[in-house]
Amino acid sequence: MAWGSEASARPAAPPQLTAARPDTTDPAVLSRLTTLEVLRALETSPRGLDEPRAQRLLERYGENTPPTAHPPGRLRRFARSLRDPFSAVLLVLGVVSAAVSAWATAAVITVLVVISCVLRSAGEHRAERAAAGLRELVAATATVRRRPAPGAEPRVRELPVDQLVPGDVVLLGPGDVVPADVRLLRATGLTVHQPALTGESAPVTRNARDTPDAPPSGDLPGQRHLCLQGGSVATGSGTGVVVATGAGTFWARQSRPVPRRTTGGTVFHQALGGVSWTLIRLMLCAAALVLAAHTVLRGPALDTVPLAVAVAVALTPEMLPVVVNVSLARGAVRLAREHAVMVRRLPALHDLGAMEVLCTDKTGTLTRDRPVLHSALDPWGRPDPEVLGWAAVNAHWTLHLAELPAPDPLDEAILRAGGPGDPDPGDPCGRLTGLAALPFDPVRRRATAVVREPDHPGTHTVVVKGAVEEVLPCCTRLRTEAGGERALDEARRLEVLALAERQASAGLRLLAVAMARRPGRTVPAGLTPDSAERELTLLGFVALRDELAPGAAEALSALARQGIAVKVLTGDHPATAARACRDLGLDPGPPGTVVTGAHTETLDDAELAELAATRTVFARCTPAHKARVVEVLRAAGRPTGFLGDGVNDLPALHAADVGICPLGAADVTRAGADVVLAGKDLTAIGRAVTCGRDTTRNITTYLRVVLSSNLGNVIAMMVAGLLLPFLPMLPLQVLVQNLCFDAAQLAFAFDRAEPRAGARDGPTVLRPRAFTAFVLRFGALNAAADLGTFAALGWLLSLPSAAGLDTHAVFHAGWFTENLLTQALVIWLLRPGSARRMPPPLVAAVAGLTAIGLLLPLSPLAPALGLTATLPGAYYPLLGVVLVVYAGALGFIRARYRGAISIL
Ligand SMILES: Nc1ncnc2c1ncn2[C@@H]1O[C@H](COP(=O)(O)OP(=O)(O)OP(=O)(O)O)[C@@H](O)[C@H]1O
Repeated sequence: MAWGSEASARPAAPPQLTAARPDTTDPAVLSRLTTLEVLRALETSPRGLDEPRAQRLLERYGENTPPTAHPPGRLRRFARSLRDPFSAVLLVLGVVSAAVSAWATAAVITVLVVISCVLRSAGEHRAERAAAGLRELVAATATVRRRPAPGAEPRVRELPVDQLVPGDVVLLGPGDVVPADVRLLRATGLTVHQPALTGESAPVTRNARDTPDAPPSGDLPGQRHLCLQGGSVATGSGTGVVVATGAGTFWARQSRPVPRRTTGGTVFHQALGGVSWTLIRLMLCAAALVLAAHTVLRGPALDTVPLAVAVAVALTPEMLPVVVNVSLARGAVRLAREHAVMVRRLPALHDLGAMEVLCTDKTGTLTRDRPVLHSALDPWGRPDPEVLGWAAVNAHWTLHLAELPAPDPLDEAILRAGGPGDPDPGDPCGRLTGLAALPFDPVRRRATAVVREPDHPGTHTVVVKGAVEEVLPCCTRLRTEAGGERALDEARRLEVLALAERQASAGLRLLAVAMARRPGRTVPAGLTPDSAERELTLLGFVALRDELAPGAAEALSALARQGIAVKVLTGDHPATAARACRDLGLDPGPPGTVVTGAHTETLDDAELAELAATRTVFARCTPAHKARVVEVLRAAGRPTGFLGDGVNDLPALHAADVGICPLGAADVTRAGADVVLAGKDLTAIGRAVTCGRDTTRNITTYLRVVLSSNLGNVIAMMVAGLLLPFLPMLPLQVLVQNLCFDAAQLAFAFDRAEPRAGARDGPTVLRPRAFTAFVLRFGALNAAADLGTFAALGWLLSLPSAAGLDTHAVFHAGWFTENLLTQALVIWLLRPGSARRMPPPLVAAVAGLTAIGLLLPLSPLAPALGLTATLPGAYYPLLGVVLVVYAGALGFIRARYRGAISIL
């Protein structure tokens, strides 16, 4: 079953649909069909498919796998890795070398680029495979109505989304991802987010239409009676029949990838971009400096160009993208295995480590979202069971008429308390009939049911419950103490609000309940909040208690110890939110400092940023308020995460640098989150942050080691280039040396973090400036070791015993050996943590560099590389002295900058 007209791309349509029945694979035809015709064509009914038939259909149509972008093939992946700035610069340098006929240099550069691209694309492939494996672990389910056997009663159950088939009847509720293309059979207050389909960020209304309006051809996302895959339910509920799955959906037909968060502006991308461009500028400056110096000293000469190019090449950390990818993928796999935390977007791991502020919602995250009834009160604060009865009427009929797939926890609690043993708590007297409902939504913060009471012929009764501040403005009257009614004047309104404040300060979640009887047995067509929720009589309140989530207090204090500021953004009452914070050990500030969503609307971005920097609790927030607070915190330069579980958290989740959701979050929230906590324990966030910081530290260590030794080499090369009449290192030697360095440095991706005793623990971001000073210092030291070696070699070559030796080859071999040995020392000594506890890959890297450095110039390969097999024997003791002095200096500087090393 499929949309679209391209017969070749469409899965085979079932013969019974194409022969006598209308062709429902054509959207233009389908849009003209009535609901009944669609059901007939699909041989289904609102009672759903029976399991045996569903199984047969699954075999015919295949799994309903969401249309992901096809993983790029090897060649595409390879070509993509060429777009990395380092590869691009190297390629330009290669072209320059070829242009001046420096063929060897051009060949060296080409080989370097190819090797780094192969390694990078292989690393990316592994990282993508790991990420795909993690994504599968959080795959969503759909709520479907099916019959166990033909003729049996339908049952509603959760089904993995990939098992859906055309003809299935699915139930949609707030937070659900639309699992396939669905024709609506019923809808109540249904609005759907489908920015990926239409580019519109605001939710669009959806309703069931028996005979749809003729739509403009092809504009399927614009048709109100369809919910298309790629969308998600914002509010309300609906029931619909699946009309297209898998490759047949409109989404798949458009060949668009699954919507993903825009990642362009996250901390990770900014940081990596910043580091890359700083390095590229450095490379180009170094090359220009070499050209300028040689031109001044020796006049313009084309043969300086290869040296300038070699200097730039020597500075390039070409393995940076590989190390970054492998480190992130390894961190993500470790988090999943050891702490049940799924990282769905790898760069989010860096952003977790960089996070300075974590905004979190309250209900369902810091609390269990399993409220239980505490009391039912009249507007004067006295117990009144009738208020609970009306709240239960509202809960029952909104759930029933809106056919929500999962009941709202507040409504469930009210219904549970409505009377155990009562067969129908929503209709305690067994007399009411539900007529219509406007389900709860987080912007209105109210839910409305319209019922008919047999004792009140000719009228319908509107029952509203919701947040006190939202219900009170809809009320013009209130129940009196004697059970009558009176006008709700301003003084009484303030008293009611004060009562609500007192209840909320005790940590209770308070809902106001109000009603009105209106003339007319039926509900006016087109029931809207404006027409229904007005001129009500306030009946009283129901108060509910929601337990704090286990581990929430520990999680918050662990985050505080890690230097992360926690802010609570909730739709709940300010006093309830403040009380929950206090109970969790989080200081909400002095009374009156809780900021309300309404107040944030009166502030411009700068004012809100100032407020957000100092305040901890933001209450009565709509989804848009939450997102704006996150945005201003980010705009103020503070990497910000958001932890939330509900559909009302989605905009904030998307606005944050890293979106986190706990176990049990709505499907759409899970789909939009970067990090999913698959275990019950909230303290896993702290561990995820630690893992993110460790990963960033590994990357930083790589950069520090690579840049210090590369810079040292470049300084030495420039000095030698000026002093010597020959090239200090041949292009082929640059290649071999770079290859050895690159292979050894990959080991940093496998480094493990060590406890940083006494070191300050705080957010870690890749910042070029943070290690520039470090790199300059250690780079200069490395250059000093090289120059010491040059001096030793110069002296040895001036001795009479050196007569007859190939001076160039001896010099090249001597420097080659020293370079590899100093690189091994740098890896060993500049890595944070104890040198004795190095993981095996790093030990192998150090050992490998040492072996190659010492043995290659003595091997049969040496002459081919322009190295000599006859280094004077006296060279080795001299080299030993240079290395001992170098190691001592490294150790000394390292001890002096221990803090800097362990932080970054
Ligand atoms: N089913 C419901 N019926 C009526 N009113 C409700 C219902 N659910 C919530 N409310 C009211 O709307 C308010 C806001 O709810 P919302 O779901 O936006 O946030 P929350 O669950 O209170 O908190 P958080 O944003 O931390 O998840 C609640 O505090 C409550 O007063």
